[in-house]
Order: sequence, then C-alpha cells, then structure tokens
Amino acid sequence: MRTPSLPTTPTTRPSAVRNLGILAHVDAGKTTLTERILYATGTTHRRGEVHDGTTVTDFDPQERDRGITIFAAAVSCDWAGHRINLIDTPGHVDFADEVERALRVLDGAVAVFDAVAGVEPQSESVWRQADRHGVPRIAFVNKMDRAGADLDAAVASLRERLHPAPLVVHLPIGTEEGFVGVVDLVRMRALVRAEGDASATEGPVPDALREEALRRRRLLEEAVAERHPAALEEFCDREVLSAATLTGALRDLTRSGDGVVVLCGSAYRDRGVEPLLDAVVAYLPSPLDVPPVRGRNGGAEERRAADPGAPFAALAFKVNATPTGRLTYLRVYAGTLEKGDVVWDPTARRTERVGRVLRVQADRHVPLERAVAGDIVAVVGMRSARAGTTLCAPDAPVVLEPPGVAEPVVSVAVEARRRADAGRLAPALARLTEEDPSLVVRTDDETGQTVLSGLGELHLEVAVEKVRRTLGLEVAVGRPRVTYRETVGRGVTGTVYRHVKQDGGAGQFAHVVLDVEPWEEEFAFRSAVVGGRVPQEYVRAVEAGCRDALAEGPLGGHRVTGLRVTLTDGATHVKDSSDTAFRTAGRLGLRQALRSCAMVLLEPVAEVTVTVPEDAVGAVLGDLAARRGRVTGSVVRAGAAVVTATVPLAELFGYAARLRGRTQGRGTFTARPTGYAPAPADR
Ligand SMILES: Nc1nc2c(ncn2[C@@H]2O[C@H](COP(=O)(O)OP(=O)(O)OP(=O)(O)O)[C@@H](O)[C@H]2O)c(=O)[nH]1
Repeated sequence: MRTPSLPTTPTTRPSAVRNLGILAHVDAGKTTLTERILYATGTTHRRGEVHDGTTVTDFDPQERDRGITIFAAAVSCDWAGHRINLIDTPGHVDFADEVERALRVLDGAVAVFDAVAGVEPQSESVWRQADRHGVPRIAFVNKMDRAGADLDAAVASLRERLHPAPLVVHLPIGTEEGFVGVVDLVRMRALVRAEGDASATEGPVPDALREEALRRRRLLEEAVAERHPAALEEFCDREVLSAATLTGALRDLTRSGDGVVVLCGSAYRDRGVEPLLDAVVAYLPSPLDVPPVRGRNGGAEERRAADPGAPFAALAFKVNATPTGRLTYLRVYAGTLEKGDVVWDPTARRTERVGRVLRVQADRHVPLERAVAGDIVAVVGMRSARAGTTLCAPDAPVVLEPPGVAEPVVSVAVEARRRADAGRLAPALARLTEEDPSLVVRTDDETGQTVLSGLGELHLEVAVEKVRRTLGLEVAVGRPRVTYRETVGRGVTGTVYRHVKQDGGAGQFAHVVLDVEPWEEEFAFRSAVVGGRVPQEYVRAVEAGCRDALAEGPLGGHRVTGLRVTLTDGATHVKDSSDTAFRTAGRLGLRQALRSCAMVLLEPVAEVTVTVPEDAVGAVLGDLAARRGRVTGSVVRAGAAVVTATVPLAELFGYAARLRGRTQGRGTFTARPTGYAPAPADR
C-alpha cells in the first residue's frame, strides 16, 4: 500500500502557491509524470506504475482496470518553499468536461506531449480549452527515451498546430535509450541522471554539446528579446541576456500567454522532472499573479483578489461521495475558511455549514484548521453544493462565474436488471449526475424508459459500471443512440398566434406575429414591433416562450437550434394580457411556425484520427467509407499511417472493437465531437 506523506500545513502565503493542472492527450504520460513529481518532492517514497495499477492519482478501481485517468484527481506537494496543488486530468475526450471544470479553477498548467507523436488530437482540444480559460502553460515533451523521440519535431508540431511562440529551454543529452538528461539553456548547466543513479547530478555542459548548446541559447535569447521590451533593451546594449533577465522575461511571457516555455524529459525514467518543478515555481503564476476572480453581486460586477483577509468567496468544482463522506472540492478565491464556518450559497439561497476542511491527496485526506485564499481543498458537510456552486461569506454575497457544461451527445436506455432493484435506480442515477453534471437523466415520454445521456460511449459505460461497483446495482443497458437536433432549413414569415382564454375569473389574452429564419447562432430573437403595440415586458415574455419551444422540434421532438425569431406585430388587451399569456403565445406560436418551416434533422459528427500500420490503411479506409466517413487527411509518421476523417457519431459505436479486429490489435483511434451536420433522409 502506498503511504503518501501529506503536506498538512495550511498555506498562508498565496504567493507561494501554484495551482496547476496536467493536461494532455490520452497516454502522453500525465499520470506517470504526476507520480514522479510526488516521488521527487518526497511526498511518496515509492514510484507507482500505471501498468501495475499502483499510481496515487488513478485510485479508482475502474481507472486501475482500464489504465486510464477518468476523474480529475487532486494532490499536493511541496517544492522549493512552494505548495503545489496539482490536478491530474483525464486525457480521453469523453471526460473533457472533467477537464473543463478543473481548468476553471487552475492558475496554470503543464501540457504534456509525446516526443514521438508530437501534438495529438486531444492535446489540441485541451490546449484550446486552456486558451479559452486564459490558463498560462508550460510544455513538457515527455517520453524522450522512446525510439523515434525527437524534440525538434515535437516543437515543430507544437508551432504548426497550436501556434504558440515556443521558447525551448532544454537541449536533450543522448537520444532514445541513451537519453540521460538535459542541458538547462537558461543557466547553461547539465542535469544528468545515468542508469542506476538515485538523483540527477548537476555539472558543466559536456564539451561535445557545448557548441550546440550555445547556438540554442542564442536562439532562445533572440526569441525572448523579440517579444519582451526590457529583454530587447538588454540584448541591444550587451548582445547577450543574463540568466536573471532571461528567467524574468520567460516568467512574464508565460503569464501573459505570449510564449510557451518548452522542456523535455522522460517521466518514466525520472529525467527532467526536477527541472520541470523548478520551471513551475519560476514561471507559472501564483494566485496573486492572476486577475482577481470575477463575479456578480446582484446586477453589479465584482472582483475579489486573493486576499486571506477579504470576505470569503470560493467555487465548488467537484463533488464526490467517498467513505469519508460527501466531499465538495473548493477553490478558495478570497478570504479564509475555517472548520465550523457557516457560508452562504447565493444561488440556492441557503446557508451551508462546513463540517471539516481537508487537504486532499488523491484518495487520502488530512484535516486542516483552515484554508486561505488561493488554496484548493475539500470540505465535508455541504448538503446542496454542486460543481459550479459559489460559496461566500453570508454578509458579502457574490456569485462567481460557473464552468460551462457540455451538451450530451449519446444516450442509452437503462433499467435495473432485477425487478426488486427498480426503486434503487433513480437515486443511484441522481447521485451520478450530482457528481458529473455532463450526465443527464430523463424519462422518455413515449416509451417511459429511463434514458442516461453523456459525452460518449465510454463516458456512459464508466457511469453504469460505477453504479454497479459502488452500489451493487446490476443495470441493463440498451443500444447507444446519438442525440439528434433539428434546425430550420427554410423559414416562414407572418405566423399569427392568438392566445385567448376566458374561464370565469381573469382571462388571458396575447396576440403575436412571428417570422422564423435560419441563423448562424443557436438562437436569436428580436422585436420589430412599431408604435409600442407590445410593451417591452411582454416582448421579453414572448422571447422566453420561444426559448421554451426550442426544447422539442416538430420532426421528432429533438432540440431545435440555428434560428432567429422576429416578433413583427402583436396586440394586447387592457385587462387580460400578462407575462404568462405572452410567454404561452410565444411558445405555442413558435411551435406552430416551426411546423410550417422546412426543418432539417442534424446528427452529431466527430473528427476521427485513426493510427494504423501502413499495411492496414486500405481496410481502414474502406471501413470508414462504409460508416459514412469523409476522409480529410492521411499521413505516414514513424512507420504508422495516421488517417483523419469526419464520421457521424452514430456510426462509431463499436468501432474500437472493429478496428482492433481489422488490425490485429495494432490500430488505435480517437474521436472528438466537432458539432452537428445534416443527417440522411432515412434517419
Ligand atoms: N517510454 C516511456 N513511457 C512512458 C513515459 N511516461 C509514461 N510512459 C508510459 O506511457 C503509458 C501511458 O502513461 P500514463 O501516465 O498512463 O499516461 P496518461 O497521459 O496519464 O494517460 P491517461 O490518464 O489515460 O490520459 C504508460 O504505459 C506509461 O508507463 C516515458 O517517459 N517514457
């Protein structure tokens, strides 16, 4: 059994905290790197391996069985007087929402790349996610010990596909099996760990590499000076940059997102891990270096800085049922939280009592007296907080922007296998959705079946398996189905809808005239009513009614998207008109209009990347064509063919097994949902 030692002291200086995520494509080595970081920092005393199922962060039984990260796990360690709170995130696209929630609360990230494959599809997706959240990052090119590893090629693919300004600060020493360490180009020192060494040794740059190291240092100086005015000044005056100037400029460029420091190593062989930790501390921002968190207090925007003395504000980003109790993971943005405190949930409009505050070390927890601004902790005792809930001081309310939730694209019908268990299914599913907001449960109106929806086949498989393992509930699962949508192919003008109701007491009256047209965005609404014939408040009610109508389209009850509605005319009644009447008129009026429009059924499509041995390409192309796939590219890289194609998600069910069969287990693929496209008429 692993015995992680736990940093138990509360962090009192936000400037000494680094909250970071480890992001990458599946199998790039995030979990192994996290494991080596815990070992290098003395947090653990043995190195766990993914293939042995002994890592600290992949502690869930399913993660160990499948050898992949499914849930973002938090661990903390100390390095050079700093507290590093680290979140190991899943690399598989089905769990992208878990990454999204983690990114919302992180200040920085380490993006891990495979030195042979370079930038892979999911590394591209998580990179864009981090861009959206403005999270500064460092790149770590891992697996430098593998045959075919090439730092320069990996950097070229980074530049080509992700468009950052790469600032390469390492020169590898040795190649592939002979990779033993790196030259740190900032300090011009070599860090070598030969086979059998317990730790890295620092020394002068080996003579054989001196010239190349100087050339690369020069390239680094030029790249930095080009982007950093103070560095440029020094470079112009003295024609060189000092290590101190270089370090300061690299820090500034990382934090502003104008450059990405690139390091290399081999996590598996413990090479390049300590330099990576040094870089995290030197370049990535502390909670004080990022802009104060934004929130709303009533209608007004409010910002809270990472000040332990300020009124408390925190965002819950994960909820997890554990043997310790229901854990709510919090990023504390402002103020201090002590055990026993009463905090306010402004959205649910209720108070919550904080039972205990815990430092989380994957599946282990250590009680803390308090947590201060900038820290990431878990608390026990919250009843209603979910991922995305703000918790704040009762006398200083604020609502922080919650992370977005992805729309589900795949559904399965589920039922308890044993009749006697029928009553246990609903609470079990409710618990799942509480922990993972990207899972949705509903009852099908026509069949009465319970339908579980999520982001992919694997996502749903893992969810059902969790119910079986944790609650001992056997669940029968139907065939997976994709989530269709409907859009407007050709619009209509002048749909008249009159909502009149007269039953005894107060009547209801609303009259609307609507135009509907295809639109680029999901939904837009405007009023073109002249002369105040429909007051503003009723216009808003019509819009709300139209939004209600989007839930079910006329083709098959699917969600409607891609349209603009214009309210062109209407009429009111002095006594009988109300918000409710106009909302109803908006809903029923749009429904009527959509029935007259030419509607188009949309199905989800995914960008698929298949990597196979060259001799299997023919079979793979034929199979993709049979699945209505459109091939968008094909290249040969390190002896393997990489085929990219756009394929309807509905045709991808069971593809993993099929590909394995066609390639004798040598083929792999990833699928990234990219949006919706018109479905063929027979759907
Ligand atoms: N040769 C080599 N193999 C490595 C290295 N780092 C990780 N691996 C191996 O690569 C495989 C994947 O590593 P993981 O650490 O599970 O990768 P991951 O990115 O966490 O994968 P997911 O959590 O599933 O997204 C494992 O078999 C590791 O042993 C490395 O530096 N060199």
